[in-house]
Amino acid sequence: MTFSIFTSWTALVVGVLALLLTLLYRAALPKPIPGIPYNHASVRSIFGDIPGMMKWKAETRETFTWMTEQCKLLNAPMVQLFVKPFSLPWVIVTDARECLDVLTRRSKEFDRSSFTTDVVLPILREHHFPFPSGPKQRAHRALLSDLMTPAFLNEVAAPRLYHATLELLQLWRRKAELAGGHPFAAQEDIANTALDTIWAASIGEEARTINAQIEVIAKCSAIELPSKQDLPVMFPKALVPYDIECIRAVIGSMEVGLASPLPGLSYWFYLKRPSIRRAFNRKDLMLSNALKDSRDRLGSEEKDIGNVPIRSAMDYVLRRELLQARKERRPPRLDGSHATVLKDELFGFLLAGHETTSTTLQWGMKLLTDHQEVQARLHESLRDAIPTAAAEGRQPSYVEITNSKVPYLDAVIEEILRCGGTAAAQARQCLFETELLGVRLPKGTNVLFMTNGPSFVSPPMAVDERLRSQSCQEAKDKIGEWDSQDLSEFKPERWLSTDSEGRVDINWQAGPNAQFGGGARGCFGRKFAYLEMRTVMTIVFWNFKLLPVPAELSSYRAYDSVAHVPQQFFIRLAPIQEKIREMQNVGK
Ligand code: HEM
Repeated sequence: MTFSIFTSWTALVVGVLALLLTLLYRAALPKPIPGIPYNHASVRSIFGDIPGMMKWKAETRETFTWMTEQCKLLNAPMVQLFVKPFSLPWVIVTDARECLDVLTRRSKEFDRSSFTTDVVLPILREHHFPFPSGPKQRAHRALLSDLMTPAFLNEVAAPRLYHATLELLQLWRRKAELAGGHPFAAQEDIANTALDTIWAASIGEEARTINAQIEVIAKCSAIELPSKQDLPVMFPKALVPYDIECIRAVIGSMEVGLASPLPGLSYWFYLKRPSIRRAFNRKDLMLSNALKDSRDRLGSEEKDIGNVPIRSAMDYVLRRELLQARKERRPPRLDGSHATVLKDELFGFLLAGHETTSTTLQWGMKLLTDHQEVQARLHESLRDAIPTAAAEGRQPSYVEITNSKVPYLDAVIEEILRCGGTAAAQARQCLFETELLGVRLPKGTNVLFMTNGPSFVSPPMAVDERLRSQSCQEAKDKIGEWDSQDLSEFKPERWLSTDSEGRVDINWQAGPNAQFGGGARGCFGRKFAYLEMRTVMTIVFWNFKLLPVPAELSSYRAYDSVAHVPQQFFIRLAPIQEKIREMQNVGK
């Protein structure tokens, strides 16, 4: 009898458990949004599309190309993917008009996505980028409001950018001499230039990463050259200062969140690693020191803060708070949580402004290496636009670079942005149930608008015009449409237009490009990015020809981190044989 009671209880418990597990399993199975194509095999497993995504990632190191690929496989401009257990599917859209419409005209329905927040918040903490739009996000963003003014860009950013670019020039001249026509890996040189620039612009001090490299190379009288001309040469590397290593480790952490279906959990483990904790602590200490230095220079009550020379973004942000405090007759808010916000905003500025421009420049130089005719025309256009520097055989000054009108350079930069695809996707989340391309999306759905596929860089997929939102239909003619015949080609001319008097100019509206996002949450640093790209491209293509490199060194594969970064970036430099005066004569 005892035995049979035990058996019935056991059976009951097992039955209830089995029922619960079945219910849990069913709850965990992907739930498609009606009306959006998906991979039917994926809804039969609680892991949904995760295995497919991980396999692609393991094979290619890329994530965003896999998303676009799903639209192509399902032959639809809008598909859904199941990449997060117990969550709504992600909706993937490959249509430029819908992308721009949502970013710029539908911000009341679509805001910063939880996809972005999950990946970015653990790294940037109090920076406004991962926050949903609202008073807190606006207050934090307002701290940076002086940083895209002509005063900051022309007086602080431009000279620092120019200085870092001339150091790159010096390094590459020496490398070109030593390399004897062999290609070499240049990823770090560009990343270092971008870091030196944004570091100096952010906190007013020099990171000196390029300078350290110049010193190492200066000690080499010769280096070992491989037997074949197409094999790359290896240069000795400068030791990376610990501070820079820490900054890189913090920025690199973002790859962990991006690669994981559960970023929160992955970060929880990753950020506990002693080396990573040390890197975050060191980064915080560096920013605290920079804040203190800035405060010491600007902060005295007696000083006329308005007249203290401003050296950096940190100075600008601080001065704004000091002036505000004075106006409101209160002490400046520079301690505790206020200091954390300031430091995180500055760090976000540094992070966002470093990896993205460095990546875009790398794509740019790769593309120009593979398009010698574009390089030649760019070189000529620069000389025509800055004739005095050309006639005097000197470098263009930063004032000449910022003030000259070079439509072909603008077109080249725009085309690099389009084809390089540094920002491979723009993410938004529905604030409430709403409609996209004729389908009701539940509140909270994450939508990723891909910029790396159909209608941006390959022929568009058909969309029934009637399914588009009213605002999208009304804006049909505001931006041109690319000719689908040559959409996959790198062709800067597509951005140029000629007026009735034969004058050529850049046409920013020639066709869609969404590399800086758009609307109220669009890229804050766009002007800085253009300034940096103009400066580096001008100096590099004024001084060098980038000769072709062998196919084995010029793959267009990437890895996805803060940006969509090329896996390979090799250059073969041929200095342009012209008498260019020594570098000390090239100031303002
Ligand atoms: C080629 C270079 C760059 C690219 C491709 C790029 C791209 C982007 C993109 C796609 C976004 C999100 C926009 C959206 O969701 O609509 C963004 C946001 C942002 N970017 Fe950039 N960016 C670049 C350079 C910079 C630079 C140089 C800075 C600063 C110096 C910067 C600072 C920011 C900030 C602060 C945000 C957050 C804006 C917000 O949430 O309100 N970016 N950027």
